[in-house]
Amino acid sequence: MNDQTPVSAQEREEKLEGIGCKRKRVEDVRFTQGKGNYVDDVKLPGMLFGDFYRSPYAHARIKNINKDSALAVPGVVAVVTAEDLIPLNLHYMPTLAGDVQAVLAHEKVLFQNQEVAFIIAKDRYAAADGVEALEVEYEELEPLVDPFKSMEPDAPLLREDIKDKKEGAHGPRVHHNHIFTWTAGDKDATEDAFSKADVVVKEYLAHPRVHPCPLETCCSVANMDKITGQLTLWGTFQAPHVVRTVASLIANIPEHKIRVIAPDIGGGFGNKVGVYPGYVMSVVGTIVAGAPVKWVEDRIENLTTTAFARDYHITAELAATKDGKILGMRSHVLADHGAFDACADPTKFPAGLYHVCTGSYDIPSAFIQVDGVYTNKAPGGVAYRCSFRVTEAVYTIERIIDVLAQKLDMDPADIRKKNFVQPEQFPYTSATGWEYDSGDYPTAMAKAMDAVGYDQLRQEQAQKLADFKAGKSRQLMGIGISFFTEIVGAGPSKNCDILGIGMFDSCEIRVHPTGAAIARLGTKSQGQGHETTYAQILATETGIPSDMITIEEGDTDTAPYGLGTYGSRSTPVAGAACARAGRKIKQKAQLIASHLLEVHHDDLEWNVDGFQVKGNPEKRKSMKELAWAAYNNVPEGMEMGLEAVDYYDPPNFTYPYGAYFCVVDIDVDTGESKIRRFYALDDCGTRINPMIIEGQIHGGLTEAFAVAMGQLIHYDEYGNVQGGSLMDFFLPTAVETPHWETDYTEVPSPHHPIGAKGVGESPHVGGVPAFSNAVNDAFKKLGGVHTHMPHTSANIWAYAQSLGL
Ligand code: PCD
Ligand SMILES: [Cu+]
Repeated sequence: MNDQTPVSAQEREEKLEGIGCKRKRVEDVRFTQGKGNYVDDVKLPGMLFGDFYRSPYAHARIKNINKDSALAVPGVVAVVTAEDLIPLNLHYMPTLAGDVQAVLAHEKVLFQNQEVAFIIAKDRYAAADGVEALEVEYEELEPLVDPFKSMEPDAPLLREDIKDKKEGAHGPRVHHNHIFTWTAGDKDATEDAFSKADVVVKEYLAHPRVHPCPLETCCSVANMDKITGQLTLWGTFQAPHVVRTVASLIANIPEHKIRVIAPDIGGGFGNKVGVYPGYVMSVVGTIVAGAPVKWVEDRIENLTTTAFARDYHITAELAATKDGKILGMRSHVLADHGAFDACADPTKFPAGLYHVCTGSYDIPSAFIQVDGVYTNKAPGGVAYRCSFRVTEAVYTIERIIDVLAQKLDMDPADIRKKNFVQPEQFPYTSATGWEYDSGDYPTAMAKAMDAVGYDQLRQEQAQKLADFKAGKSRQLMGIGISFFTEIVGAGPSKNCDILGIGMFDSCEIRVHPTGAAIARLGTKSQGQGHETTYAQILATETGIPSDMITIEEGDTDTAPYGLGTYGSRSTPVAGAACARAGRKIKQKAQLIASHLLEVHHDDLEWNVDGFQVKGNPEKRKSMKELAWAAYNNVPEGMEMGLEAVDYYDPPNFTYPYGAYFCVVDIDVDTGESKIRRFYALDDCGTRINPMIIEGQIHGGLTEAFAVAMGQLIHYDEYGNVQGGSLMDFFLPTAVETPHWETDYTEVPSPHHPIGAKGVGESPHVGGVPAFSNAVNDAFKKLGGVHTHMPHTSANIWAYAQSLGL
């Protein structure tokens, strides 16, 4: 094996398509041709179909279930209810938050559309007919919809199953609808800061219930091979290994007898982190029916029963000096978790990472309290394109700092600059104990303000306002700023675990004799482009061109254990494992090179894609040659082959950040708004693939736009869920979506092997407050202080009316 054609280092470098290259997404070849392989594409011989009968009531006692009429439907094979699950001890399943959730409602239903019975039939239509035919008698109970009433003394008792439990997963329970009370920060120091401050602001900021609504709904196919005792479970899983472990624990099947496969996934956005009754019932179904069982949610089921996001009722307070230096922050949150606490957060943090809410500012003291309560609503509480409650945290600080600026009559950009954590303060420890790894906020802010022409925008706004006041126009203009700091890459196992499993991640790489390779990881792409970008990291590290490296994720029989993809953790954690596994390959290759070139390995140096003798670059061995030698000519005593595994437990989170500017025009008479301009500067450290990053930003901003301007899962006073279909739930298309301008700075993470930070969530986390601040900014000189999301035309119009405009 010889490298025939002499090529320059630069040409060889380009051929690698490594870190920093705008490499085209390799997965798109199949996606754009409709050749993806999704769960619903799994079709097995003799496969049956399951469908849920769901509760029409939000709160009711189940008096009787008559299976006969459903069983009489042609094609229906079985009807499973909680009574059938009790002997198997499967009528409740553990949630990620340390609660239990009913797999099928037992005695009571606790939210509308809750799973009551699972109908298994020969096809999807017969299953649906069986659902229609099932007869269930209820006795209606008083629904509890308003979380502010959850803990009133005479509030209805929701969870009869745990009514005597005084100790919850996160401390004592003080009321039958109380889940937890959790605090962070220093209460006394914060109170002290508030008592000494010149100014204090306080505002109630609601972050309404929304839903990630991925294109593909949740689904699974389970197949139990009775001969081998092997269970195979295909599903829409963002964390397949965790599903395997949980399945093993709850179904009491040895873990090696379970194979979990997450094939292509049509968007996750947090919706596919949790474990749902549908997954469990497909497994029960295959065991009961002795045939494979498929379960596929429809859109309404997805929006109304699988994990919602937010529903945080936030009170925020800032204390400051009269020239705008912030001294302290307080926040209280009432968290509506619905009927079961099925929140997806690291086990120790029932409110996720909400206590990062001091944001990008050097705030000396802070105190945070979150109370979680039950209501008659669907369970959940997932990230939805944000690292564990960080959207809520960033919304809190970015909105309240604007309120403070308004009270002090300061410019929102100035007050931010005045309070920034300064570059020389990194690593910076926040008042709630987070250690920010790196950043240069003033530089990012200056670049952004320059790019948008901030001062001119403010002048134009002043002119518009003058015209409005003079009665010459009915248009207002708002400028929204958000300078966010994210916390992603869960996480250091000292802080983060899921059900006791530390949140490390992994990469396993095997280099074949011809110098091609396969790498497998514990994460799972849902569209992010991991097949493209992990190969780029490995290419730079090993000198094997990206297009010679296959990336595989999602099959627990082949991939090393990992905690999955959410919270923008793949790059900070598995991406680091990739780099380190690549370095292990290189280390072994160096020893082989020293053997082949007959020089000491210290006399070798790495150059793009191979080792060369220091001072004599003509004498070199490429990685391709070294791979071949690994299978036939290794140094005495060395094992053959070229493989490496890395399990990476990060020393810290990474802290990407950004400066976002939004310009909105509002028609006061109709409440209609138009996002005229949106500029997003992101710093995610070392950029692996700038084109993928741009795509991530576009997607995340679009979701932020959706949340800020229109999305809402609303419940009426009876607990009927509204906004449960795409007729009502706002999913922006190309028609509504504004144009996005993207930009960047690049401050690498000091502790990540390649300096990369996550980026997928940033645009959402930073985007939501930028939109909301823009809308609020339009009204702040007309008596407005804060109006709640979603900023629909109707809401904006009503707000303008309330201000007498
Ligand atoms: N520096 C850097 C960073 C990053 N990157 C890229 O970018 C991406 C992303 O990343 P990240 O940030 O790390 O992240 P991940 O982990 O991978 O992912 C996750 C995210 O991701 C995002 N994005 C997306 N996309 C798509 N397409 N789809 C989807 O689904 C999704 N989702 C969303 C979400 S929501 Mo959660 O779950 O809520 O928590 S979280 C999330 C990838 O590909 C990577 O590689 C680069 O390049 N560079
Ligand atoms: Cu979140």
